[in-house]
Order: sequence, then C-alpha cells, then structure tokens
Amino acid sequence: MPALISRMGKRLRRFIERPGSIELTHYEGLLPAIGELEAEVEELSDTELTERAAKLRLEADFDDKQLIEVCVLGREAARRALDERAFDVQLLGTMGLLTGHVVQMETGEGKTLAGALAAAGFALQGKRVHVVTVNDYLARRDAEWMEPVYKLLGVTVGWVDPSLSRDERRSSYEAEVTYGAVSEIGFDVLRDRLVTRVEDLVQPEPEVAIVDEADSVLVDEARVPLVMAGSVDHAVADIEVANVVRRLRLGLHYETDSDGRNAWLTTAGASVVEKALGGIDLYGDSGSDRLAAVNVALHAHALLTRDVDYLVRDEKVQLINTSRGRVAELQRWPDGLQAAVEAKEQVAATDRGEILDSITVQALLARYPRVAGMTGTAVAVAEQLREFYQLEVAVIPPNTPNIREDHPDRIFASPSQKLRAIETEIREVHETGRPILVGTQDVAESEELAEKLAKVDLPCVVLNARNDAEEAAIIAEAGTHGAVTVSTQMAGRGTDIRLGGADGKDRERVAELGGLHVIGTARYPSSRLDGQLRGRSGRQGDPGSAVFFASLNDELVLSNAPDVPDGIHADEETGEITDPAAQRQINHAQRVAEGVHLEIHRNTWRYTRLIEHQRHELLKYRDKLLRTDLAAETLKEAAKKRYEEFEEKLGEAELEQICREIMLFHLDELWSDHLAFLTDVRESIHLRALARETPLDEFHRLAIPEFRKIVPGIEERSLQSFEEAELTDDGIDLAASGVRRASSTWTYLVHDNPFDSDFEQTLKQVRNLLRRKKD
Ligand SMILES: Nc1ncnc2c1ncn2[C@@H]1O[C@H](COP(=O)(O)OP(=O)(O)OP(=O)(O)O)[C@@H](O)[C@H]1O
Repeated sequence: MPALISRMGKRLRRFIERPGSIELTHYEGLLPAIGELEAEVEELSDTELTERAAKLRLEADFDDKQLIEVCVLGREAARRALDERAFDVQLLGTMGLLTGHVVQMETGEGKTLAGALAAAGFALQGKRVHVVTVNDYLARRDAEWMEPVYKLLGVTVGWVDPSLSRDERRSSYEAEVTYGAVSEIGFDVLRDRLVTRVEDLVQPEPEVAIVDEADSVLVDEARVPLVMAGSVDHAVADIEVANVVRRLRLGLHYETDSDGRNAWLTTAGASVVEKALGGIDLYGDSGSDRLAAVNVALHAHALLTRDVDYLVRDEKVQLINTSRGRVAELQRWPDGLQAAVEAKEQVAATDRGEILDSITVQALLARYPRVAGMTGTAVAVAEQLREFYQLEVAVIPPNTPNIREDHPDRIFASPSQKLRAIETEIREVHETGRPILVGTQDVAESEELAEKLAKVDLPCVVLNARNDAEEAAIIAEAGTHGAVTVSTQMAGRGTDIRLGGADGKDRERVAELGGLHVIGTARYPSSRLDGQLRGRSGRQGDPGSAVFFASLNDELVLSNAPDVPDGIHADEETGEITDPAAQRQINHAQRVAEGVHLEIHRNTWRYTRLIEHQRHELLKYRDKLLRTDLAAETLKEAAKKRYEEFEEKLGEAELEQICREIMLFHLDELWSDHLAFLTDVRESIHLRALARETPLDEFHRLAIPEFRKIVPGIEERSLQSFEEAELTDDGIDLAASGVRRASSTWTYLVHDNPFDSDFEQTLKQVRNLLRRKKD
C-alpha cells in the first residue's frame, strides 16, 4: 500500500510539475537491465558488436527486451566510436523516440546521440529513417559526426543538402538513415512530383521522421509552404506606384493598425496618389488594378522594415525569418508583395514563375506514418503537438541537475532606460571576465547595440543572418573568457557553447567566475523562445545565469497588451519598475501573442487540410500513371485507331511512355491551375463569404466541385493532345500539340504573408473602404 501511494504521489507530482507530458517510469525501469549487460558487450570485438546488432533486425516494433538490447549496443557503439558513453537519460530519450514521442531534453544534453541511436533502432526494425534538421549545415554535421556509431551498428547513413546532384541525393536516400533539412527533404518531395519516369524518382516512400528542434519545425514553421515554381514570366513590379507611395507620410497620407498588420490610405493620401498617377479614380471600376498595386506597395512601404523584416544584399531582397532572426535562404513573400518590396528597394524583380506544386511543412511531416521529435522546449507546445500531430511529449530529466540562476525580469518604463541598464549590466559582468551572450529581437537591434557598445569601448561579436557554418563556429566560442556575443534569438542554433571556448581549455576559470551570463533584451513573443535563449547557459550542470530586460513600451506589449494599468511607479532616475503589475502586463502580452499565433496556425491548417487531401488523392492517380500502363490503356480505349497506327510505327514501349508523358503533363498543369484557383478563392473568401456561411464552408463549397473536374479534364485534354500529336521522322512531336514542360524549375519557401487575409483583416479592409467611400 505505501508503495502504491508513493507511486501515485510520484505521478501526481509529475502531472503537476510537467503537465502535458507522459509517464516514463516504464522505460526508467529498463535502465538497470541495460546497465547489467554493459560489461558483457564491452568484451565483444567490433565485428561481433555489429553481428549482434544484426540479430536485432526484424520487421516489427521492439518489445522491451529488444529496446534493452538496442540501448546496450548503442551505448557501447558510442563509447567506442566517439568516446562518449551514452548516459542513462540519453537512453531514456532514445526509448522515448523509438516509441514515437517528442522528447524534451535540455540544451547540451546530447540529443544528437540520443536521436542517432533511435534512428539506428528504427533502421534495425527495417524502417527507413529521415532525421529532419533545421538547416543544411546541421544535417551534414550530424550525419558525419554520428557515422562511426551507425557503422558499428551496421546501419547505413547519408545526408542531403542543396549542393548534391539528383544522383547523389538518390544514393543518400538509399541509406537506411538520411539526415536533411526540412526544406531540402520537402523540395525533393516536390521535385519528385514532376518526374515522368520511375527511375528518376529520388525519394523512397516516407516511413519514419525524427525531427530535431521539433517545436521549431512542427509548430513555428508548420504553416510555411514549400513551393516549386516553373519559369513562365517575370513579375512586373509597379515602379511608378512604388515611387508615388515612397513619398507618403504616416498619419497624413496613410494610417496603420496598432498591431502593424494593416495599412490604408487616408482621403488625403488617396488624392495624392490619384493625382500622381495621372488623375485616375482609384476607387472607380477602372482603378481596381491600380488600387491593388497601391495597397501592396503601401504594405511594403509602411509595414516591412529593412534590416528587421529583410536585408538588401547583392542587389537582392533577402527575407529575415523573424522567428529565427536569420536570413531565410530561399524564402519569399507571396508574389505581389515580393515584387512590391523589390520595387521599394529599387532592385531587379525576381522571376516569379508559376507555382507548380506546394506543400506545407506540417503536411510534409504528416506523410510519415511515424514521427518522433526532440527539443529543449516541448512541454510549452504539448497541446499543439497533440492537436496537430497526435504526438505526446516525454520529459527527460537532465543528466546533471541544472544550476543556472534565472533572475526575474528587469522592467523599465521606456526602451531607452532599458537600453542604458543593459549597457551597464554588460559592462559590470564583462569586468568580471564572465562571457556574455546577449539575445536580441532582430538584426537591426543587434547592430545598434553593437555600435553603442563599441562607442563605450565594449567590443563584441555580432552574430546574425550569416551562413550557418560560420555562425556555428562563432557561437562555439561564445563561452570564452571575456567574450561578449550579440546574437538574434536563433543564430547558431544547435551548436554547443562550451565554457572556456570551443576546446574547453579555460573551462575551470570561466566556471569559477559563474559561467555564461545570458541577457535577453526583451521578452520574445513566446515563452518557449525565452526558454531557448536561457538554455544557452547552464549546459550539463555548468554554472550560469540568465536575465531578461523588458519595458512597458516594448513591441510585445504595444502590439498585444497596450492597455497598461495606471499608477505603475517607476524609479525617477533609472526608470526601473518593481511593481508586480508591470510583470503581469508583460506576461499577459506574451500569452496574447502566443494565442494569436495558435489561432493563425489553426486557421491555416483548416484550409490546407482540404488542399492536402486533394493533393494526396491526385498523387495516387499520378503514381498509377507513372508506374503502370494506365495512360496507354486510357488513350487506347479512347482513340483506338490512332493508337494502333502509332504503335505500329513506334513500338509498344515507346508509345506507352509517350502516353504517360501526355497524361502526366496535363495532370501537372491542371493541378497547378487548381492551386492558383484555390489561392484566389482563399484570398477573396472572406469577401464572398460575408453574406453567406462561414468562410471555411464557402471554401469547401467552391473547392470540392472544382477538384472533381480534374481527372475528367486530364483525360479530355490528353485525348486532344494525342489526336493532335504529329508523327515526324524523329518520333512524336509532343511540343507541337502543346505538351511542353517548364524549361526551368526552382524551389523556395513562402514566408508567411504578414498581412494574411483573416476574416478580421478583411473586415477591416472593407470597413476602411466603406469609410473612404463615405468621406
Ligand atoms: N554521453 C556523452 N558523454 C560525453 N559527452 C557527450 C555525451 N553526449 C553528448 N556529449 C557531448 O555534449 C555536447 C552536446 O551534445 P549535442 O550537441 O548533441 O547537444 P544537444 O542536446 O543537441 O544541444 P542543443 O540543444 O544545443 O542542440 C557535445 O559536445 C557532445 O559531444
């Protein structure tokens, strides 16, 4: 009975301490057995170890005995290959992953190894594994780092990055475990969507995905679409409009929302624009195209800021991923907006192309029958992981208890007072020799701070928006004695900050001083991001500390909870506030920001679910066309005479391929048209739906019948192409009958439209329009 009570007490405690996480007691119970077998496997030769791992190979999930065995062999393989004996907590992580959970392990606890042992375990079960990383640099680094461990376990490993050719990728994916950035794996899925011969496919069927930094990929980036486009024409940026809009002034010519998501012309602004564009009537029937161009140009002008939202480098607009604070390679905004920003910055317009296919990160991962993940901060998104992916979180305790000191926020009345206090803090801590990592909100803030520090003789290293490998090398030195590193929130993610520098030479001295001190210059829009910054310090039981500075006029508060209660007292000299009401206000603002993010995620998912379902259905048909003689059968049945005529001249095999090319071409084209149709519907849905039902129902009402037309459309168009195809001496000239694929294709990520057409947003626009019409 007392044992039962104690067990219940333990469970209750876990529930209170870590809501949303699952019980690990069962796996903890396997650890002693793993320990007992350690001496036995130490005696094995390398070959014997590999042979023993091969005995685990089976086509089924592991039972407890096999879980124990894979942990025993994995621990030994890591000890031999890396000189790192996997800790018990790492093996708990491995077991958590192998049983399909998102494991929460703190920064520096060794997720890379725990993940690799789980990947090897899945591979031994006969499943192909993709380890999904946040960037290309980490994909290659982790695959190469873990390769000797895999080798001892007899498991093959590969990696993909943008530098590889299609053939090289194919062989990387042939490995049992393949590391790749989420974007790279997604782009391969999209590229495979266009092949017309089975042997050109590079990716095998998805089986298991182990997602590193799972919260960032599965939640923050979930709704980002990966896009493949084909060259058709160039986007026409309206330079004239950009030049007119450039002269407009806030408050006089246009207004913006307090949340910075919407901008609109005032009456005075509209008159200026109408006059400058040659006396047109923007709101008349003939002005609607111009009005649309003015609106995007105004968004680009008023709401997107250089060095915060994007950089201009090498005559190109490069987006900054605001959730990661780094240049988002291969990302762009939805087309009109991208072109408007390019016009604003007077750089050449990039080729827009036609969208051939697209898939969101969430849908990409939903393709895998099994998903597991690891991250330092999972509990905070446990609810979303359950809602969107049916995944449960398992909290793995640290190997050595965390002794980092997390100080309460230091709150100031104004941002300038806050900045002064940050400078003082940096100076005082720097004088002790302790290394400091300062986490800023964006690139511009990092640079401003660095400039200020340089002026007062406090040189620092600024880390932002560079390439990942360079970032990794710099951040690895952030623990050096006396170092001051200023970084946007996620720069250098995935790289360990060792006390005393990358080689840890000076560790003792830095540890004695108190370890790495982390300073946040403002609270982030999610508590998870705060936690990630704090987690940079205090790794593996190291000493360290963290403190966030905040002000009641920070962006976070102004955008999400601007109604600050009256009577909050600030120190007259320093502006510092100790009233708990200020802290409550900041926490409240952060919760509002988190809620908004979740709602947008939910809303996007509601729409993309239908699109994904349609995409999946059509792909089943495409796959049949690709792998069987369905295309030939279909065309033979519809145009028997012509088919026989061609067959006689070309032979069966060649004609089969030609039929396949024709039908796949029309399928791909109709799907691309359908995507464009859905985008149009989605963008105007709220207006259409104003007088009708809910926007989502309206979207379904329009999207479903349109989709049903695709397959008959493919058959009809293919038949026509087949009838019109000309037989020349070189065979059939498909191009002559319009079967012409895009001459070049490319891939990119679509950054979230910062002004998404949510119902509320559209209502606001309509309201503004009505307001103007009334004026
Ligand atoms: N069992 C072990 N014994 C000794 N060192 C280990 C062990 N496991 C991992 N390490 C070391 O700990 C460091 C951190 O490992 P890793 O980068 O995998 O951590 P992480 O959990 O991924 O951290 P982050 O959250 O920063 O990505 C590495 O230098 C690694 O070599």
